Amino acid sequence: MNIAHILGFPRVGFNRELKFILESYWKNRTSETKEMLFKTRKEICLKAWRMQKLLRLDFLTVGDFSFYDHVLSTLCGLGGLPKRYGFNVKSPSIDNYFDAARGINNFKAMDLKKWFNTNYHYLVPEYTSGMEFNAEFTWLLEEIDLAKAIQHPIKVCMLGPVSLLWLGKEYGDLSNRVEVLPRLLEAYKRVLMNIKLKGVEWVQLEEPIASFSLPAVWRIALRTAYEQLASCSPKILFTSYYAFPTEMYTFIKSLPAAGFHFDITNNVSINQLETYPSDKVLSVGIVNGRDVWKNDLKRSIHRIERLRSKIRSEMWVSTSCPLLHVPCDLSTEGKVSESLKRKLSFGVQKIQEVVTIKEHLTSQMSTIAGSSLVKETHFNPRVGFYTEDLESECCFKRLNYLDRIKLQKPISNLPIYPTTTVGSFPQTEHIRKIRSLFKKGNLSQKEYITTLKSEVSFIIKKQAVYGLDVFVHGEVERNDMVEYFGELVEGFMITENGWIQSFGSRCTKPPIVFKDLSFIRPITVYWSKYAQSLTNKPVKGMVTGPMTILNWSFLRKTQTIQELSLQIASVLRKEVTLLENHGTRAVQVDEPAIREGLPLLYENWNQYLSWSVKAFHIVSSGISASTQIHTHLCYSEFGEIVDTLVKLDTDVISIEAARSNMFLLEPFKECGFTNEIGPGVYDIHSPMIPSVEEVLLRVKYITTCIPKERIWINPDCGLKTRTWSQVDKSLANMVKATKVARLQEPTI
Ligand code: MET
Ligand SMILES: [Zn+2]
Repeated sequence: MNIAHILGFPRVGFNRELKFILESYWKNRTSETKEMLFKTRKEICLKAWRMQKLLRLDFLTVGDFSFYDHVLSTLCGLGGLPKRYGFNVKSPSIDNYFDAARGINNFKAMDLKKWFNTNYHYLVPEYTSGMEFNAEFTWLLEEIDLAKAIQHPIKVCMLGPVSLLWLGKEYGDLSNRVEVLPRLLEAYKRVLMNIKLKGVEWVQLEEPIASFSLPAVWRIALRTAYEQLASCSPKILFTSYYAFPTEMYTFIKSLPAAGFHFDITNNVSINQLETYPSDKVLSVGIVNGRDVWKNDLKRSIHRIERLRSKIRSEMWVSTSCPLLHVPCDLSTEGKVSESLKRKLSFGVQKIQEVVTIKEHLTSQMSTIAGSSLVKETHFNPRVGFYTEDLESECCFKRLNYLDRIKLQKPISNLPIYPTTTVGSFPQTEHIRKIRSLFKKGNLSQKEYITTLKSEVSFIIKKQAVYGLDVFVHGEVERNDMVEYFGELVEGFMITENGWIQSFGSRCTKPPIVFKDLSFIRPITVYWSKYAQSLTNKPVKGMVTGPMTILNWSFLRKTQTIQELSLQIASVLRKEVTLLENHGTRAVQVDEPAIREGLPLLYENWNQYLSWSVKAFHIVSSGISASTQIHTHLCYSEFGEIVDTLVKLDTDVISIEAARSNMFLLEPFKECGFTNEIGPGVYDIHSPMIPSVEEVLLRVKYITTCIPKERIWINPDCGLKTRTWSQVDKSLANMVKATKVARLQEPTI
């Protein structure tokens, strides 16, 4: 046992330095801001490496930084950016890189997709036939040089070729992206050779797809890749994570790598590793990189000791996965109670745990301080009884859809192709400032509420000017769609600085569930009620759905997601009922994260999906059939779970579609979905303004998949990241295009 290492540290910086410099660079692309951008990268990396050395990790892990997303960085570094942007893919500039990520002029951004079962998003590589990879990954080579200054052994990490290929899509006449593998491997060989020339001994090639049960063609791709890379690369640590690759284990360990990393958290039986080859390094990911709870060091050490008695190979200790999904440091959290702090562990603390385990095993010390797991003991019996009631209640179904719609139509009296938005409107500097002043106690509650009310009123007026049919209140009171609920539901803890990257400059601060969840006060009613009082148009109530709240929070280890989903669903059910009592005629229950909670192994999907549907029904079935239930989903491949989305049985579903060319509509068409649907008609993640013609084309296309009377027109997600000037133009064009489409439907 001679190595303690991590698979990567959060790249966003201890104080979200990356976010702030990115936003300032995008706003103002000058040579000064560009210089600052590169300087910030240097500072973030150096700080992380210095800390890794200080905390006695045996390697600095280099290559975990990325300006936007590591999939895009790897692709761009190898020369694989799509040619359609018209730039030189051989020596892409930072601007080319951002343009591919965010779109430019008439070129839409690359697709964005959820990264495995996490809330991180990656840009989907576009593979074409004859595609070449001729770049040298200079950013990575620069980072290696930079890290050398720290004078500590370096291990380079890089996304592996087969996962990079798997994560992409075929474009043009390429029928199977595996065909691109030989050229991709040439590029990897070149880059790995250059890394070796820099004197680096180990490279961590990450193949998270190894946790899936891969079809034969992809196994062959893995074998081909690693057979070819082994000879010209530094020693390869083949790295899988997010789950132990039970099904692929025998195959994986036969690959020609110098070592393997496995995630052994979540009660993976170490007996599975008994047959591990003695001539390969075994890196055990025993400190969970996905949760925020302190490691049970005694148990970990015991497990590793047992493992060591069974196998003869050299063993390394590590985190289960890169630390991308946890906040940087717990020690700066001022408001977390000391008793809770003792149970928590963020990035820095996880490194300390890894080092403690390794040092304990190396020195054979008999005791370790603070080693036992502090149990999460809070249990609220009232909540326990309530969720039991929910479980036993046999029916959370609403009246069937065709009968509901009869009751809803006369109330809503909407035109064909009703227009709406997904919920949020620009979160301006002003709103942020007001919120921060209020939080710091520098603004009274009265002033805060008055200001937000005037914002809501402004947003209502704007929607009237655009000519939308169904309004929203704009979500100005919410810093974030999950954190806001976390603040107002009993059982969540909100950190001050617990940020994690979602993609690019987007970060979230997931609440931490630390005790049973229960309703304490209305969450959204005040704002919905106020907004509705300003207009005769229906204003949608806006609630974040149960699975999204859970998937975007850190959960307790002692409870299943099923138990927690019942608790949060019962809280939201009450909220939705209150919204209805206060005159709301339509409630949107957002579930953008429903898909990302899917277990990695297919055999466990059904159970998760049925819990999700049940939780949704609990939330949506406490109100009358005449109140419309909407939901919104975005940024995932929903194709595989469309039947679950159908089971949610919402009256209206709005879904991301613009960025993936309406690809999602096909599965909806095929699975007999009878309710209404609003496929997003433009991509809100890009600053580009959709033209009337462009929107009209999309509407036309939608009509070829969905009967006209069931189509809604909306953007593909909330507008909070856009500026008012972008929103004004985009929504005006969206409504204009809808009016043209309506005129072309004289019979309806
Ligand atoms: C990530 S989905 C966002 C939905 C939310 N209602 C919003 O408009 O921001
Ligand atoms: Zn969305």
